[in-house]
Amino acid sequence: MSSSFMSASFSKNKQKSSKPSENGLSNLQSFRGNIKTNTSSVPSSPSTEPKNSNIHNGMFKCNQAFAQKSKKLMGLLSDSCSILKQVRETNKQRWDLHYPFVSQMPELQSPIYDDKGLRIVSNKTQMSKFKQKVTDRLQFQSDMSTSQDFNSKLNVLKLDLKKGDTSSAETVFGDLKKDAIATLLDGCFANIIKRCENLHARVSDTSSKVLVAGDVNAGKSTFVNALLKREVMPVDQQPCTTLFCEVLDVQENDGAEEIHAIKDFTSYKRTDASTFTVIEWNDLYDTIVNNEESGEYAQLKVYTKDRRNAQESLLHNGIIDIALIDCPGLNRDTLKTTALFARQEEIDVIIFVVSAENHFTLSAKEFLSNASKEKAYLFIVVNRFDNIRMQEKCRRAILEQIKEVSPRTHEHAEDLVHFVTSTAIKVEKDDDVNHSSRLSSAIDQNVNDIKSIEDFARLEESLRTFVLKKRSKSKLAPAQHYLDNLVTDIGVLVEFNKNIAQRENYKAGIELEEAERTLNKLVADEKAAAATADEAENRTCEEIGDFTRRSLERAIENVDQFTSCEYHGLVYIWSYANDLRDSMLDEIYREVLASEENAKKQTAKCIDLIQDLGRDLRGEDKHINLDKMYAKRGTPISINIEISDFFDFNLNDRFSEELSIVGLTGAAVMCTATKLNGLSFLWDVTYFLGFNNMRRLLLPLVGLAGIGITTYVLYDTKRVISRKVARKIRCYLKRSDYVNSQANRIVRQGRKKMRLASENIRLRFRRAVEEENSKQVSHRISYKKSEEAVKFFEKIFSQTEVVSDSLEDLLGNHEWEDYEEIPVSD
Ligand SMILES: Nc1nc2c(ncn2[C@@H]2O[C@H](COP(=O)(O)OP(=O)(O)OP(=O)(O)O)[C@@H](O)[C@H]2O)c(=O)[nH]1
Repeated sequence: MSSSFMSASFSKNKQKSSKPSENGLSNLQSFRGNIKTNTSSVPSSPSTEPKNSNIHNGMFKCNQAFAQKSKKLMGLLSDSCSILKQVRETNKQRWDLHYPFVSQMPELQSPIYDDKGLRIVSNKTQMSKFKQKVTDRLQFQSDMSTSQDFNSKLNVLKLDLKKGDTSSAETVFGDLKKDAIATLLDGCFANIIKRCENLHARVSDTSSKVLVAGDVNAGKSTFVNALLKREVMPVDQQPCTTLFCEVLDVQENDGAEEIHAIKDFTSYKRTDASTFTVIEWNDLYDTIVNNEESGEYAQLKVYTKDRRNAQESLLHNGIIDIALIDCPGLNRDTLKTTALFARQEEIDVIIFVVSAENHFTLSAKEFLSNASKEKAYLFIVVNRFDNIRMQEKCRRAILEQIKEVSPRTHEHAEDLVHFVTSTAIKVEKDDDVNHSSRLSSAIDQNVNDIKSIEDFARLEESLRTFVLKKRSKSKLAPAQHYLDNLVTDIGVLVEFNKNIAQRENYKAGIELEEAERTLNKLVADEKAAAATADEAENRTCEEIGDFTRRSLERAIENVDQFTSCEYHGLVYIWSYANDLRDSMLDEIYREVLASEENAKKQTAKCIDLIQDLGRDLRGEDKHINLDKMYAKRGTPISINIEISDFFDFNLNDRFSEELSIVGLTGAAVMCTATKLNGLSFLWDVTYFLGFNNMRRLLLPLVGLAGIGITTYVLYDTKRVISRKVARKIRCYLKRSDYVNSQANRIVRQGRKKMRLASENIRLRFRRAVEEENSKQVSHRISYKKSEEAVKFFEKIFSQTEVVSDSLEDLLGNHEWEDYEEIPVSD
């Protein structure tokens, strides 16, 4: 804000002071008007002192506005923390978050998609303000050639890449896997949550911390005691304050006046006695002085009671509680520590005490110019003013110096620069009899003292007002500013991830449908393939069996027709019979072999057909070796040749032809005989030749017949053997069910091979179904996961939007700012 505006603000305020009841801003003037009353007499209660009451009312209003605002802010901080915790939890357990502008960079250019993954043209007029802000941020494209550029797109959610600013974004983020980004984000969330908790604690803390820094022996401790109207801090002509001493109200320690000496103030817990040592009041001076050498303690917390009434009390006055931190005097050694201390966010106001005699030392100037960069406004107390004779000259000289080190403080010098004599303020010592005796002694003081008391009272009033007003800026503004950035970042992060989740959901939906279709088809194919394979296998087995049976039966039936062996006469008849048997069996074996060959061909054909059913499946066809398919054929046929195989008494078979001739001949003879009158003819012949002649003739006839028969039998033996062996083989094969057993064997072997093929196909189908099933499961999981993620991000977005809207209201509500007079830059 410009200085002219600031001056206007102050002058405006002065005009308003005539109407104290209308504006709380009149506090300052009204307060000034009451200084005398306040310092020269026992303070009156608000009810008896209307002006004082107005002042208090103004401050009360200001405080009320602050309380309301801080309450809202704390609520928003808690809400933001809870939102962040939800997002963090999801990032950890369910959904690896994508970092905006980095993850899936090419998709950044792609538009936002609707539920079906279709591009939606954003209708900005229908968008909420927050949504529009987030969308604009997401769609904003800039040169993002370095990782720093990416990080700069977000205010708070910055990834700690530790790669420097100059690495190209592609290099940096290309190196990072998705889960690495999620891990970085998790760390980022942890820090932000911690920061929000700190801000919450800071906003909820109604007290303000005022750091009293300054040169060695400038009178800081004396000044602190003068503010407290009680001798709390030890005062010495020698430099004595060697550590930071924070003076707090006794209520901060449950009403117990105690001094806690702290070695490590980062781990200090008032309720944990192990984090501090209690120092006796009498030992305070020694502890402070000795600490310079021992360096045992880093800080003291002095819980003390402000015995004044509420309106006068500094530490605890019902509107604003102030904790004073007395710093070690500045020198080369302490400068850095004090500067660091002053930079802490908890420090609301810095009071710099400078000795009027010494003006600003080099250390002081260095400290002030740094502190003014951090805090913008500094409260400067020029102490030991009583030691200055040419006070106006000194005042001018010091103001000139202030102009150099803190120009904005100089602009408001009237309120922020005070020339005082801290020793003029009477302080209560523990051995004082009572409070009233000290106050009454003030009445007897000389004119100079009264002037100093007035100056000091003015300083006090300015300080209280400054702290009160500054508090809104120092406590609330950082939280508001941080929250504003945070909710926008969360919005961007959540919206970005929602878009990604939507796209993934859409993709997973399509993939799921596709997988379902593929799976259903595969299951149907599997069934059909199994049926086809079974059918082909059965049909082939039937064909093989039929073929084998037919072939063998034919072969067995005609076993004696197609076999021939060389007959070398009766002497070799036995060998002939054996050869003939072997030849016949070979003929049958040949048929068996032919059937096996046929079975192999049929089996191979069927295997091809079965394997062709899995042509679309992944994996190799199983190689089925048919070469050794019929390697084992079992026990060969064993038929022995016997003597009986040379004789055939079966006339039916043997003489079937001959008998018919004989029969016909006999019939003819009988016919003739009948015609010749039967046996009478034989009797007539016998009678004609004579019985003896007939008897002599019969023997040769019988001999002839025997020779004839023998000749015939010998002549027919070759055929007899053939018939007999063939019959024997047939009988044997029939008895042993040879045809069926061979057919079954051949079929069984073939089926075994075909079964291998069909089982392989079944297995490949099963695997394919399992694969599709697991694909489907994983698509379903990612569909569900992305669906849940979309819902979650939508929920988080609306929660963030609520916080953002509330924050907007809070930022837009300037009612409380009416109490602001000193513009403070952010
Ligand atoms: N005349 C005069 N003497 C003062 C004033 N304020 C402090 N002194 C004296 O200055 C000396 C140092 O005072 P301290 O309050 O101990 O100074 P300090 O800045 O706290 O000292 P260190 O913390 O040790 O740097 C004491 O003797 C005080 O009595 C003042 O306004 N006028």
